[in-house]
Amino acid sequence: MKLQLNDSSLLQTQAFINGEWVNGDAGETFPVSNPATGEVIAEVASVGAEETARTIDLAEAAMSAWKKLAPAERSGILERWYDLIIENTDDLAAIMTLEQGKPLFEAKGEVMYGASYLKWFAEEGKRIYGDVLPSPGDRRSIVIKQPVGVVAAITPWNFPNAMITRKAAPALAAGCSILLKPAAETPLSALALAELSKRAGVPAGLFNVLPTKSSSTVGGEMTSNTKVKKLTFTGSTPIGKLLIKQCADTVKRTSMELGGNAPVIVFDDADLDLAVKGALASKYRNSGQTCICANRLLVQEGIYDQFVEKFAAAVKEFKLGHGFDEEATHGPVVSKKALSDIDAIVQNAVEQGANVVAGGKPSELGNCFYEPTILTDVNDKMSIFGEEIFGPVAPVFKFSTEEEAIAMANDTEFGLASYVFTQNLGRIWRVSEGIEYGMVGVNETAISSEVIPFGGVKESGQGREGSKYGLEDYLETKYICMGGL
Ligand SMILES: NC(=O)C1=CN([C@@H]2O[C@H](COP(=O)(O)OP(=O)(O)OC[C@H]3O[C@@H](n4cnc5c(N)ncnc54)[C@H](OP(=O)(O)O)[C@@H]3O)[C@@H](O)[C@H]2O)C=CC1
Ligand SMILES: O=C(O)CCCC(=O)O
Repeated sequence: MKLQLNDSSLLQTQAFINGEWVNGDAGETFPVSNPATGEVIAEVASVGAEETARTIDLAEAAMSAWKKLAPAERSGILERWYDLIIENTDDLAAIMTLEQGKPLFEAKGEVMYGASYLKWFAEEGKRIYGDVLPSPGDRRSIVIKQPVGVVAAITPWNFPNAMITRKAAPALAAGCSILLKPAAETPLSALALAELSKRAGVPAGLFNVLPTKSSSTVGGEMTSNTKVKKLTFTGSTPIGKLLIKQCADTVKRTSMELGGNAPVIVFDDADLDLAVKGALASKYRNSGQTCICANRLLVQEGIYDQFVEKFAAAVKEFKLGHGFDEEATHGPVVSKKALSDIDAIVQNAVEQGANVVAGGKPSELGNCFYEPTILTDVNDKMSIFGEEIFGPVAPVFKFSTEEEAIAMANDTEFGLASYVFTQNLGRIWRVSEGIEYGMVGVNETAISSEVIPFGGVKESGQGREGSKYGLEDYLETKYICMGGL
């Protein structure tokens, strides 16, 4: 299909280095395709290690003036970038839907969500405070905060816009420069953001986008180059672990936002309609492809049958379709590989005894569409209990007691988001404190915003993004001792 943009210059296909659009040294490209149709939308320039190293040098040079600017000046530039993103929401959303597949309404929501990080950190960047510590009379002990240095970022395809601004905004607000490797599936949204950064007046070299068909090559340079002081990553746990190991040799700071296995715990005393609504929104957001999507629905035995009935009735109302189809409530998954991984998880569960209440197979729409699926007769011995599904598949497990629910929720190496539905105040506290997760939604699953500290514990990662805590991840703490006063 032909993409109609109000501003066609937002569709960029070259790398963005030091404020300029350039090809990779070898002149190589890689294709980006539309998961709804399989059609190739664009050929994008691919960079390698040499270009990455040069970008790091340029980013380091650019930072020296940027970090000395008045915070209000940095803030003004980030505000302009925010304004331009909002003005161009329709085009940015169309580009996202084309390369990622999510329905246009969801893509617009993500563009606004992504922009909110720029606005937030434009403000927070003005509030980077230090301390004066109690000291003997002849000395002063002072703590100052400084930008951590050149930041490298690697981002996934599921949020092609917001995962970038969530990293770039605090880095720039703190006075750092940043180079970003977007996922090969969704580089166009990243490049459109780069075009707007240039128009907003972000100085050359401070925000760079390095698309590549060889993520290990660019990632290898990012993690081994001594001028890079921090790596921030959102993606799978195995790649996160690999990158942490690669960063160890140069002792880089890291922020890792990795996989999840979110439980939605629904107690007998829950508001059933609220629980069904929350579980649906969380499970099928972005066709199940977020790290905080409900991955395991844990429902207490007294309410289980009613829950499944209402949940299934609602899922049967979904309309799968092309993201540009205004009636589509849910789009495709991102790739044929994702589709076959999801189907393998479902078929494996069925072989182990799961019952398919809805869906259970690729959709007749073809390409990367998978039917919204519900599985019952599942238990904690099955492999689906421990896997991150990353697709529109809801296994509904049964539990008896509060203790059992907490134990089931914690029986995973992951610890990102979790959700609890109950009307009992004591239980809200006991469960929220008893489950090992970085985020707990109580009677609510729409928990994300720029204001909150997003992040996980255990193998779901380290560090927090967004909120006042998110800025700390881009700052070093320096102690200055003044003696002989
Ligand atoms: N926490 C989250 O939000 C996400 C979790 N996932 C989980 O991971 C599964 C697989 O998805 P996938 O896209 O393969 O996730 P990956 O972790 O492989 O990809 C995430 C990012 O890491 C990059 N990457 C991959 N390998 C390397 C490497 N060796 N060095 C440097 N960068 C690298 C990717 O680049 P490129 O794509 O160009 O190879 C992409 O930009 C999903 O099914 C889901 O379970 C996936 C995405 C996001
Ligand atoms: O899946 C992710 O990695 C991003 C989480 C989306 C959100 O911020 O809610």
